[in-house]
Amino acid sequence: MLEGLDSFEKKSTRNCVFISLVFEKMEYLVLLQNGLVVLLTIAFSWKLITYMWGSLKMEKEPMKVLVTGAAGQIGYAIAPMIARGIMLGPDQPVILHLLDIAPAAEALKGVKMELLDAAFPLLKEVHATTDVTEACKDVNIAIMLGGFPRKEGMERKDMMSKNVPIYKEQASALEEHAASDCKVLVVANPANTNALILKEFAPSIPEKNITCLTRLDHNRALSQIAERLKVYVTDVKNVIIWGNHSSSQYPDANHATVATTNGERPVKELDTNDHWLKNEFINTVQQRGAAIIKARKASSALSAASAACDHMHDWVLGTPKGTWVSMGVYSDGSYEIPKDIIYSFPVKCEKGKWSIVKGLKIDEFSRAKMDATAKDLIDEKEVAHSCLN
Ligand SMILES: NC(=O)C1=CN([C@@H]2O[C@H](COP(=O)(O)OP(=O)(O)OC[C@H]3O[C@@H](n4cnc5c(N)ncnc54)[C@H](O)[C@@H]3O)[C@@H](O)[C@H]2O)C=CC1
Ligand SMILES: O=C([O-])CC(=O)C(=O)O
Repeated sequence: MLEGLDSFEKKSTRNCVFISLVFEKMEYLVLLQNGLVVLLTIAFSWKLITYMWGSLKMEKEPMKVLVTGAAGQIGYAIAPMIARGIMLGPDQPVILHLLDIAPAAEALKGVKMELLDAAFPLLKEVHATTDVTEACKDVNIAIMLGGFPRKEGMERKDMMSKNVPIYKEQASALEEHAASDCKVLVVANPANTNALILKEFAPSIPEKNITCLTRLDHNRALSQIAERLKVYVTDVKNVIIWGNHSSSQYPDANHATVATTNGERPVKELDTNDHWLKNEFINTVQQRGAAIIKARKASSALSAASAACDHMHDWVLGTPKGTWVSMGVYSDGSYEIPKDIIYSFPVKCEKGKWSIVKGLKIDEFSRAKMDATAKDLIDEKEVAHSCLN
């Protein structure tokens, strides 16, 4: 190829070839360098994205949950539910404060040991104590189970003389030591009246933060309708438990609906047997607690624990759109129910707050039943006050 060229030309040509080879290599180098820059940028962006995602998913602060009567049967059922996130959600760490009385201290220790042995990822600490002050310290949620359960043949108000004084004492401990926005759920019977006593003796806890459990009755009503109409319980919604968690409660299916392939249909339209809704349905729900005591020789525990989780879950995290639930709350006079009693109403919850569902049509049959259960609560209030004198 270089034939015919003189030595100078040959040298220059060789140099040119050499230089062009160098340039060619340099182009490769630049390409390589650009490639490296792109790779580094991708790696850096990936790191940034995963870091930001990680900080978004950062663990929430644990919530402190008090369970009184924690060595009892509902306590034993509810503690693992709370520790598994069933009450406050699957991303909410919890610290459990378990309270019981001195004679139950050993059993309480056993509950704590089992909770630790279960290695629940959300359970950050367990404090088991018989000291009410220590138990109430900074708690955000209080589930009040402590007290005596009813036995066969008793009405729930028969436990008044034993349980009401406990609620007076524990009200003061909560008032002094709980977090200022602590949400309280009273389960121990008579639940509405114990909650009212707690409210009276803890005046600095906002009245909206003191509630009682009627969700068990609500769930029982949903399940009775589901059984009757042969549908899934998740298809039924918007039953109402009015009033007292006692045999005077009024389970009301007038506004309840069932999800069908043709949309939501009123229960009353699907079950045209008005007699069942006005008699057997109401009686079964009113007497379900007694029926369970008769069968088990002990009062409901797993369903009560589950309902307490449902109550607190919906209160903290909200009710689904278009759905209401029943909660025992301080009456504001809605539906002409007297004020100053804890009465079960239909409520919706949003952003940690409940509000009574307003404007539902009340027929004569319902009116009489709603008033009767309000009267039962007014009578209970009087007896409760006499227990404290
Ligand atoms: N509202 C509702 O829907 C329901 C309410 N209940 C009521 O819940 C309550 C608890 O029921 P169970 O767990 O079955 O009873 P349980 O007798 O098994 O447990 C109650 C626990 O409370 C403890 N206790 C007693 N006095 C206490 C105090 N001053 N402070 C702390 N703890 C104390 C007892 O030592 C016992 O461990 C009962 O009053 C029962 O009638 C039960 C089912 C449903
Ligand atoms: O009936 C009882 O005493 C326990 C209770 O409150 C229930 O199961 O509804």
